[in-house]
Amino acid sequence: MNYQNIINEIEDEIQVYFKEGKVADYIPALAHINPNQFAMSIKLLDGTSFNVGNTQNKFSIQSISKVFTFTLALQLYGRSLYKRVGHEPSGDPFNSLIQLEYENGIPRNPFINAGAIVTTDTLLSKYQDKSFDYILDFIRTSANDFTINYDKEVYSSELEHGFLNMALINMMKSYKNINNDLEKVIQTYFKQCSIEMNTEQLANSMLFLANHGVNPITNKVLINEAKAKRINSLMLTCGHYDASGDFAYKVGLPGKSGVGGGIVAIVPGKMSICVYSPKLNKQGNSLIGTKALELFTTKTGLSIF
Ligand SMILES: NC(=O)CC[C@H](N)C(=O)O
Repeated sequence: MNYQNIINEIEDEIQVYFKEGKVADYIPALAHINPNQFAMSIKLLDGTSFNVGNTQNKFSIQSISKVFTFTLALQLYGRSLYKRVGHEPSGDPFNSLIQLEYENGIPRNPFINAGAIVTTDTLLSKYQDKSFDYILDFIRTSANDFTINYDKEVYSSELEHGFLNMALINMMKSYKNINNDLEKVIQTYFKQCSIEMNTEQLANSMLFLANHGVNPITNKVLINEAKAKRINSLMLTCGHYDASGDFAYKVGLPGKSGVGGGIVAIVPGKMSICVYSPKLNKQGNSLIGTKALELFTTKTGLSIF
C-alpha cells in the first residue's frame, strides 16, 4: 500500500474542515497557537516512516501523556491499581467533577483528568521528587529521543488557571484517594501535560503499543504483552473521553487525544500514527485529526474491525 500517497490525499481532503473547531483557550498559553496547522506521521514496525505537513513542529502533548503515566503505574502496581482508578468509559467531559462525587472519589479511567491525577499520585508514592524525571525519561526512551522536554510557559499557564483540576484533586483527597502532597501531585501532572513533541516523535514513542509492548526499533521491552493489550483496550474505549464511542465508530483504532491538538492511534501489529491539528471539536479532540484518521482507515481498510 502506498501510505505516502494516501496521507498526501488526506492532507488535500481535510482542507475544507479548517473553518470548523476552536483551539483550546482555557489554557491561555495554548490560545494563541496558529489554528491552521496539519501534520501526520506514520511509523511502521520496520522503522519506515511517512510524513505529511509540518511534522517537525512541536506542540503540547497534553492528555496524550496519560498513556505514558498509565503505562508506568500499571507496570508498577498491576491489577491493584484498579482499586484507585477504574477501566470503564466515563461518558462525561475529561475535566468533569460530577461522577467523582457519585463514585466516592474513584475516577472511571486513567485517561480523564481525575484518573490521570491518581496515576500520577501513585508514581509520586514511589519516586517522590524524581517522579517527573522518571516520566520524562520513559517518554524519551519510548521515542528513542533524548531531546524531548516540557514547555515552561504552558506549564505555568496551567498552574495558574487549573482551577477545575484543583477541584478534582481536592475532591479525591477528601475521599482519601490521593496520598501525596496535593501541590506536588498537580505540579507533576501539569508538567507531564506540557511536554512538547512533534508528530514524528509521538508516532515513534507509541510504536511499542503496536508491537506487544516492545519498541521494534530499539528492542526495548517497555511493558509486557498482557499489559500492552490492556492499554490498547483502554485507548479504544476511553481515549477520547465522551467522544470515545464516536472515535471507535468512525476510526476504529485505539487512540488517545490531547487538547493541544494531537491524536495518536495504533494499528496493532502494523504501525503507530500521530496527527496534529489544533482546532478541537466540542469534546476537546482535534477535529481535523479525527477526520484524517477516519479517512485513513476508510482508505486503507486498516481499522481493527
Ligand atoms: N484533555 C486534555 O488534554 C486535558 C489536559 C489538560 N492539561 C487539563 O488538565 O485540562
